[in-house]
Amino acid sequence: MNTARQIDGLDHAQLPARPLHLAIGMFDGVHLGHRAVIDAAIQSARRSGGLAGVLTFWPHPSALFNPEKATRLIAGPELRARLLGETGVDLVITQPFTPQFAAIEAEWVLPYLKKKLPTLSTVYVGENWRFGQGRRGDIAMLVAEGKKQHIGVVSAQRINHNGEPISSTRIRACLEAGRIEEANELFGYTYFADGVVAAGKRLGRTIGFPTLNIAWEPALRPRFGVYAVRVSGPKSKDAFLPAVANYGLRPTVERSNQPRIEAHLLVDCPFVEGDSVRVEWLKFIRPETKFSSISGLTDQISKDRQEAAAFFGF
Ligand SMILES: Cc1cc2nc3c(=O)[nH]c(=O)nc-3n(C[C@H](O)[C@H](O)[C@H](O)COP(=O)(O)O)c2cc1C
Ligand SMILES: Nc1ncnc2c1ncn2[C@@H]1O[C@H](COP(=O)(O)OP(=O)(O)OP(=O)(O)O)[C@@H](O)[C@H]1O
Repeated sequence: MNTARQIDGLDHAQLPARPLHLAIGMFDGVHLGHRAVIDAAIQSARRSGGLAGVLTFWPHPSALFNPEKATRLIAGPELRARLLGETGVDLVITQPFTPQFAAIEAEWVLPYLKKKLPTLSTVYVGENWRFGQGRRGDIAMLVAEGKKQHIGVVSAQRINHNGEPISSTRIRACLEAGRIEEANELFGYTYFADGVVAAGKRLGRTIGFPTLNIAWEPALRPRFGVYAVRVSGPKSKDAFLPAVANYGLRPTVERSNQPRIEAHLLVDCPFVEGDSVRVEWLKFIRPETKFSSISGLTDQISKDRQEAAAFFGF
């Protein structure tokens, strides 16, 4: 359950008088490495009767320093705050990453946090965390400043997967390449898209493959293509229904620049237009293609359907 209090910036953080254990970072995608840092804060808070919190930032520093080439993020601020809340922390502070905030010298970061959060007891970061103006601060400086401020510093060892560190950057590359299974392993949960079923061109049913159409355009788009997915929502009583879906622009049938998920369920479909659904991405089947005829598309969709059915063990 997500009962975390969401706090809009350090200026609005009036907290109960309990020691605060605070995990700090961008946490784009809230992956397994991030969870290790956050879990350390939660465990200490639970042991000591304190509060566990996350301090995160918006926008991403790249939007400030390199707006032309800003990092495309896996999750927007609302989704990220929700995912962070679901980790079990008591509060999530989203601090506006303004030029003034970015200009704080590394040595002044902990004193600044202590001023804004007087109950701050311990900070939790990954061993590679950098902070302060020009990212000059490192763990050694954090520990030294922590001693002066009477703030504990816990730096989590970097979590690896197949010998390589887990990072948001690595997951972004997986999603862009369609390596969805690897991305899911790094996330520690199944990548998903939440949306509302919208009307399509109603061609799907005439070619034998009715689809649920869901407009969905995250900043970091997964590779356009066909995937084995599962669809759930209040109408399925949150049961996961197996499906095969295309994510992309449907170049065979239209000229669009709005990517959409088109999911064809392999079982009876309880969803209709207007329903909220969650689409969870399980396996990449093939890239989206422009076919020269509708029959070429239809033949391929039947093969996609078979491949997805085999994936689900039908
Ligand atoms: C499994 C699957 C694979 C698809 N692959 C492609 C594709 O490679 N290229 C393409 O242009 N459209 C592809 N589509 C999208 C179809 O063109 C679209 O679902 C169909 O035209 C029906 O659209 P409608 O829901 O607007 O009626 C695919 C759809 C499904 C369900
Ligand atoms: N694999 C990991 N193991 C342990 N801690 C991690 C790991 N990845 C990130 N962290 C820590 O989690 C916090 C948030 O990090 P950040 O959002 O910069 O993660 P990242 O995944 O490395 O992102 P990016 O790839 O965009 O640089 C930081 O304190 C960071 O040091």
